[in-house]
Amino acid sequence: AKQLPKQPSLAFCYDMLNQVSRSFAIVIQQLPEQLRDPVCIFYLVLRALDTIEDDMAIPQSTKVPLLKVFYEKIYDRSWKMSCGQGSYVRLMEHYPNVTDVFLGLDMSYQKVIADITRRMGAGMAEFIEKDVATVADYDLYCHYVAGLVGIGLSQLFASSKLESRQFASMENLSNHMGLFLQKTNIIRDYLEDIMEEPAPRMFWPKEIWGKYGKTLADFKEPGNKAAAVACLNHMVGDALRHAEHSLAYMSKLHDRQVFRFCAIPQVMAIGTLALCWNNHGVFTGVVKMRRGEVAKYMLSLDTMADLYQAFDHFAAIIAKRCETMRKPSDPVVKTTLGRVQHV
Ligand SMILES: O=C(O)CO[C@@H](C(=O)O)[C@@H](OCCCCCc1ccc2ccccc2c1)C(=O)NCCCCCc1ccc2ccccc2c1
Ligand SMILES: [Mg+2]
Ligand SMILES: [Mg+2]
Repeated sequence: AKQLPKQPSLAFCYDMLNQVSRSFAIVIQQLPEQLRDPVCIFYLVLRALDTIEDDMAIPQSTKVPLLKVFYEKIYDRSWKMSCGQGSYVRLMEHYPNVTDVFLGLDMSYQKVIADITRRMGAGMAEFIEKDVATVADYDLYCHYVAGLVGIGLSQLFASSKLESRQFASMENLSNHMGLFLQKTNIIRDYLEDIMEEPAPRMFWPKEIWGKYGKTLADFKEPGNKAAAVACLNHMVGDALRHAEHSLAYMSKLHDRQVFRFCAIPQVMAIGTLALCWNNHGVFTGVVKMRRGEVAKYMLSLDTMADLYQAFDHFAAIIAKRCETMRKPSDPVVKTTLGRVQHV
């Protein structure tokens, strides 16, 4: 469609979106007209909140209250902050552009974005002072930073009338959509996160890694290769728990563009998990799907049949590797893969 001249603040928002996140920028810009701006702003508001959470130079005494009150700052046209790294610095220093567009959105969209921002900020604050120890902590942290995004997106879909009003109260399945993506990131980013200066923040739960080593950093040592990979496979098996619920969520969508917006990141995630499975490369470098493979999925993902085919393809890769490992693979993976393959 012909790009109408945008107001400067809206142009800034799309420019920022494309700078800070290639993958989400592509799928957000493919959304139907009435959802594109609200979801773009939803992304930028939460990315600003996450930039505060991630910035280890901000003292906890400042960070905790700010995370909790940020949902009010998003209405304050003068609010901005010097923090973050890379292109996030520009987002934070020119934040009033985001506020300008946010305040121009339909009230129902503003309400969803503010409510999720409040819940996410409170959840992030809760985990500034405590570590992720149990799998329950792990699921709760991922609920706060990603499950709530899925919940908010479902509410935006319902408000736009592009999807049925059942999406306004589909917290459980929406949550699984977010956990699948966030857990994939946490698994893939092991090395990048553990090398973080000055202090790494790790989210792998001790309830899992404690079965394979004394410290999480042990897995970087070449001598601990077998333990590292066994722990990795357990983490991937835990993430795969969410796959069937993501499929159930997406089978309820009706709008083709909304479906693609949801399905593409999910296919990227199961593809990444397949790549990570039994792959010691996770502990020595960055594991990324090949662009050719990504492009193939970006193009041909229109129906549930396409989605089942993509999930089956990657689930079969993992299942086959389970067999070649000829070890009694983690029962979770087998049953989940079995379900995913026969859903
Ligand atoms: O700093 C970084 O670059 C990575 O930060 C990670 C972290 O700090 O843990 C971490 O930050 C999480 C807190 C901020 C969430 C920001 C966000 C992300 C994607 C969106 C997509 C659409 C709309 C709004 C969105 C908001 C991060 O970006 N993890 C990537 C996975 C997050 C997935 C969120 C999500 C959940 C459900 C979805 C359902 C359908 C489509 C997209 C979905 C996207
Ligand atoms: Mg982050
Ligand atoms: Mg974060």
